[in-house]
Amino acid sequence: MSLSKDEACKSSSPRENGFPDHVSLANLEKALGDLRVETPVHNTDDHLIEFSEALRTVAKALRRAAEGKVSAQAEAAEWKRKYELERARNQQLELIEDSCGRQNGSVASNLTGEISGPHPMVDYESNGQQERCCAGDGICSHEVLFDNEAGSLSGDSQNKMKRKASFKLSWRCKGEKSNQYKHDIVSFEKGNISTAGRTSKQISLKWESPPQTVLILTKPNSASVRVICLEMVRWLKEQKNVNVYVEPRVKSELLNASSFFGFVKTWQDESEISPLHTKVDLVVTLGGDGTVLWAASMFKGSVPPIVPFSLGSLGFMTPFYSERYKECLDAILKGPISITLRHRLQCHVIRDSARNEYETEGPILVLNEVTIDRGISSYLTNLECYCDNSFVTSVQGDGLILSTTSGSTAYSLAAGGSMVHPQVPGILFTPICPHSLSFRPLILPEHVTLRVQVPFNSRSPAWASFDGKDRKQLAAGDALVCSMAPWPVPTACLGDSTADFLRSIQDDLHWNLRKTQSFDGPREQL
Ligand SMILES: NC(=O)c1ccc[n+]([C@@H]2O[C@H](COP(=O)([O-])OP(=O)(O)OC[C@H]3O[C@@H](n4cnc5c(N)ncnc54)[C@H](O)[C@@H]3O)[C@@H](O)[C@H]2O)c1
Ligand SMILES: Nc1ncnc2c1ncn2[C@@H]1O[C@H](COP(=O)(O)OP(=O)(O)OP(=O)(O)O)[C@@H](O)[C@H]1O
Repeated sequence: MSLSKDEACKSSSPRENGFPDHVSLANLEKALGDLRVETPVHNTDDHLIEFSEALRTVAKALRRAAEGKVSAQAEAAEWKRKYELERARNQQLELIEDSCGRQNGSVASNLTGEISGPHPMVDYESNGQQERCCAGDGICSHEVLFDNEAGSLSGDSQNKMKRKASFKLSWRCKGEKSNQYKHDIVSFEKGNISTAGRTSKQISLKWESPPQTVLILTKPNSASVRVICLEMVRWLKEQKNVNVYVEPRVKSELLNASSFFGFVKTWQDESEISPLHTKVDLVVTLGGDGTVLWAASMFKGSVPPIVPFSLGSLGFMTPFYSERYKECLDAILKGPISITLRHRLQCHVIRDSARNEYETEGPILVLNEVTIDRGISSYLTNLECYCDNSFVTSVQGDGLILSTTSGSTAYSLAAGGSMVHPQVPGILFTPICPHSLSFRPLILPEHVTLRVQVPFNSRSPAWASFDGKDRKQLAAGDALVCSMAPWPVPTACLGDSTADFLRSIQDDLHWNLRKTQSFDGPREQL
């Protein structure tokens, strides 16, 4: 393995290379010339380091030649080959940097292949063995973040000598399959950690081919929703020529109104719902937040982008005005769309009687929260909570809410949890009426797995409900296991994720609404 430039730099003195005192730098330069090795003597630090590495190699060549092991020319030629390869790699990295732009001080690159193989600054090998972080089932991505520090390429070689060690950080997360892991590895040049290239920004969706199929989901039993739905389906067919899917109930309503709606597609039974995500490009919801939750619950895996029109009473997650559906859908079908990626939780109920943890009940995905409460029982619930394998606490009260950040403005808020921007990844741990003076709500990182267990000595069973629906009894010994789902719900924004969130907390929840203090009255004397 060739030396890193740092190592070469540290041991650049000829004396350290084992040369006798009378061998000067000039002698060595001459030796390089004699060997017809192009001396990379330039003005920058990097070239000084390359030069010192050249000297080291020549020193080694001369020593080996003197010992009769190999010809100095052969050794020098080998060095020259390595040097050319390294220079080609550096040039390629510079090209990648140029194409990505260095505005943020960060560059992402995939370093693969012969020339574009491991950059000499990045130690891909440890103890001579290629790192195999993800084994056969894993996915690895590697990014190199370059430091844009002023003066880093100045001619001050002293700075270079003192340069910090480079290192890499690795993020391990679950992949799509249960046994799969994904490793994001980021190498930080010069060991300066920066999140500049990794902080999540406003997400924008740009169609690569025009969307052709729209699924419209509507709140039942609403005359105004029925009217808008009818108009929208007609407009989508006549003006946009897109295929339209609706629920069987809505298809009957449309056909009752006119035979024109014969083209509208639907499904006959539940089994036809699961492959819907492969056919539908866009989902439109006409209703309130409950309709958005309903739409999300129809997709157990990946979810197409959802455009939520407000036809409900509160509409925290429904920023689009139904009266202006034509211009909204026109813009959305063209793209690009600003979206909020709303994280979901996946929950497993594990029965005490089950032999294998995930054997009995499939995962239930929630967009807001899973609630474990006392149900109709009048006894205090007692729930034992674990985070990964650590005991967290015992909840003694009415119950516990495990919420997404989207759900932070729903039930969790009513139970005293904080409001969190939906784009923040995390799990809220909010007790419901805890019988304790010191039980504050928590927000845990996205990657944890939580386990809520009904203890064997519990006086009564607990009940789990998912986005306020599908109540399931948890008997003594049963547990609920919850972690972040790999399939988020992309919802279209009217402005952007933050503007929509702030508008909703102000207009819908009347957050921090207070009369403004008047100018009248006592004032500070300046
Ligand atoms: N005490 C409470 O505040 C309480 C009690 C039970 C359920 N809920 C919430 O109701 C949700 C189910 O909603 P639904 O519409 O099917 O039932 P619902 O018709 O009973 O509506 C509950 C209310 O919560 C609002 N809401 C739902 N999700 C929201 C969110 N993410 N942010 C802000 N407000 C939101 C709805 O607009 C509605 O006004 C549950 O997931 C739960 O969060 C709240
Ligand atoms: N397509 C649907 N099929 C069955 N039930 C639905 C459907 N859409 C919504 N619901 C249910 O109808 C209820 C009311 O819907 P929604 O919450 O959208 O209206 P809302 O209560 O008037 O509005 P908001 O939630 O904004 O106050 C919810 O419980 C929701 O689960």
